[in-house]
Amino acid sequence: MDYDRYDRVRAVQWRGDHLHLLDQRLLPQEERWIACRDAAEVTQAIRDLAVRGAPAIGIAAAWGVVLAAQQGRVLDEALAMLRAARPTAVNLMWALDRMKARIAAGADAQMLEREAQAIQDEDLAANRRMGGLGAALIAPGSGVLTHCNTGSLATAGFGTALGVIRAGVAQGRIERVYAGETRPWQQGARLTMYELVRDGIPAKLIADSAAAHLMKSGAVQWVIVGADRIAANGDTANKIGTYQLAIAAKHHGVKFMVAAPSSTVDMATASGAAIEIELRDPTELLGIGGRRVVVEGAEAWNPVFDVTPANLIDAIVTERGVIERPDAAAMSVLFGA
Ligand SMILES: CSC[C@@H](O)[C@@H](O)C(=O)COP(=O)(O)O
Repeated sequence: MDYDRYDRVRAVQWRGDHLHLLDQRLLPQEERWIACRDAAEVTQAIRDLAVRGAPAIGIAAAWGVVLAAQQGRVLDEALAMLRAARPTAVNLMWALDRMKARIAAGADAQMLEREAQAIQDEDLAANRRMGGLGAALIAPGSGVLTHCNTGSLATAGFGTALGVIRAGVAQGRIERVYAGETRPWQQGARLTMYELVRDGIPAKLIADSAAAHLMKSGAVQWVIVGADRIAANGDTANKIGTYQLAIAAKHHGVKFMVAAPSSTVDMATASGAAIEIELRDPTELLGIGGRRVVVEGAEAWNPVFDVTPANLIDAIVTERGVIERPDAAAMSVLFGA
């Protein structure tokens, strides 16, 4: 497959002495790049969603450790600061644990640079492999609905769920693509539509609240999403709204696919009940695009992830293979010790 036709955005770029990030808060109106010159700036970029998406924040954090090493900082402090940037996506902890193991083995800044590059390169390869594996599950003529942004912007490139969609479109299996807007940060509206339009893949944006109505119409056969953490029993944390999509999909006989690299699988967490769900500032919900729309004095509750139970998932697609009807036993076949 000609992946390069679909794979042009590289939002996380290492420049030897700083990390170059495409600021995802401003897309698509503005393509502005920011330079992170130390681990604290990388931490802030992750916390403020300048870089976002589970694999991308893990990759960015690894480069944050490289910056700390180049500057002779106390690496334990840098690791702890980066680790605390966001709680739900386990790729962050996974990448930092990988860097920590290299530090423990005596790696210098140059060796850490090679490790961060390996983390980034492996993510791109995993996404390309998942794209093919996931697309193979989709019957020709299908329509799909995705949520949030899981594309090149959220990863080293190509994407997880969006990678499956790219591969499925390229293979002529997917005929209709719908993207939910993903309130409150609008990752679907701002970022997924940006990637799809750049790729020339015809797609329609829907309001998050239109999903069940769309499913009832018969236009979609699969919901395809990414993940921020997959527990040992297959329960999956992903962007808020994913759980209600899975419930609606089950009701309408629409299949539900999770696409994620093995760096998103957390076998140390038994089930979704133990996954910490990030709560963000309620003001994110009280406005649109930074402009207040809700009356002053109103309150809001703003959890930004939810957990979809494994029994609502038809397939978890990873670069190691596909797990159909996931449960603890099926997960341990690919991810057991
Ligand atoms: C390949 S990205 C998978 C997930 O990280 C994605 O679906 C998601 O929930 C991102 O949330 P975000 O808050 O934008 O970092």
